[in-house]
Amino acid sequence: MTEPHPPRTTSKESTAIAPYRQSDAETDPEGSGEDRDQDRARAARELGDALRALTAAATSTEVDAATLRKIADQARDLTGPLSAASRTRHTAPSIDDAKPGRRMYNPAVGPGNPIAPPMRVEVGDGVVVGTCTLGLAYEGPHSYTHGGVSAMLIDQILGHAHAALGRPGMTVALSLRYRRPVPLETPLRLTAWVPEESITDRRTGPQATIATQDEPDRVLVEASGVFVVPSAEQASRIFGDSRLPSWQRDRY
Ligand SMILES: CCCCCCCCCC(=O)SCCNC(=O)CCNC(=O)[C@H](O)C(C)(C)COP(=O)(O)OP(=O)(O)OC[C@H]1O[C@@H](n2cnc3c(N)ncnc32)[C@H](O)[C@@H]1OP(=O)(O)O
Repeated sequence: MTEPHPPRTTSKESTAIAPYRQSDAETDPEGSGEDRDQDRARAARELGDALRALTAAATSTEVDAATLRKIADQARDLTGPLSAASRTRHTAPSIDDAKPGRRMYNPAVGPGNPIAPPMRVEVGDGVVVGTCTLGLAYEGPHSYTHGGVSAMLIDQILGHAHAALGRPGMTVALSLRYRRPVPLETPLRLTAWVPEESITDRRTGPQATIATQDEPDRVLVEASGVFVVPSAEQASRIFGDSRLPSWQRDRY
């Protein structure tokens, strides 16, 4: 793989591959305007933020064992009230239903999911940009990001680049090259795009990079993927008759 460069937004290629604009609801998982679930979505984000702060503290703490055990007891007490009303894997989160594309608990971008940084995604003219800062919870090599975390963020941003062409798809292949370690506690910029020649009827071959926001042209990780829009039959086989959000049922 040669040093990759995303297309400039003024290029012929980027104009050609981006006829679709992601809606506010897809770039802002909480949505906006009238929304009966808005308050619950806000509350889910507040809980996600609080748990992220707790996770950051728990993975950087050097307090003594007695304090760790005391906090563990308190954390266990929190689980009961949350489990009073739960969904299973066959049911989409109710707050995902209200707006197309809202994924409150996605592990990469979902603000309600404490394991998500969460990465903020913006769809531009042929280029998708993700931004986030990773704390010590994501550490692989000392002071740097775990390679699997980079792969997760890359998979997500590639998926957005694919979906920006019109229909969400699934990853069938993912290839990464880790050129330089990705620093923790440093604002990151992920960039993804879909080369026009990689687009067929239901498949694309998006590419992506990770860099720091301060040095966006110095590539740390480069990646390419193959994304496929499952046929209606495949979607039914994979997802069954589960209560998928309507945007997902309609668009696959
Ligand atoms: C706004 C929303 C943004 C959402 C972003 C979300 C990002 C996250 C995405 C994910 O993580 S998805 C989860 C991980 N992926 C999976 O679990 C998918 C598992 N795979 C499947 O279930 C099936 O492969 C699938 C239903 C998707 C497709 O089955 P098929 O039997 O139709 O396809 P197949 O796997 O044989 O290949 C489809 C196309 O890809 C091609 N292909 C497959 N592997 C390839 C490869 N390694 N390199 C190049 N091309 C490849 C293959 O030749 C073929 O090309 P054509 O359509 O042109 O004939």
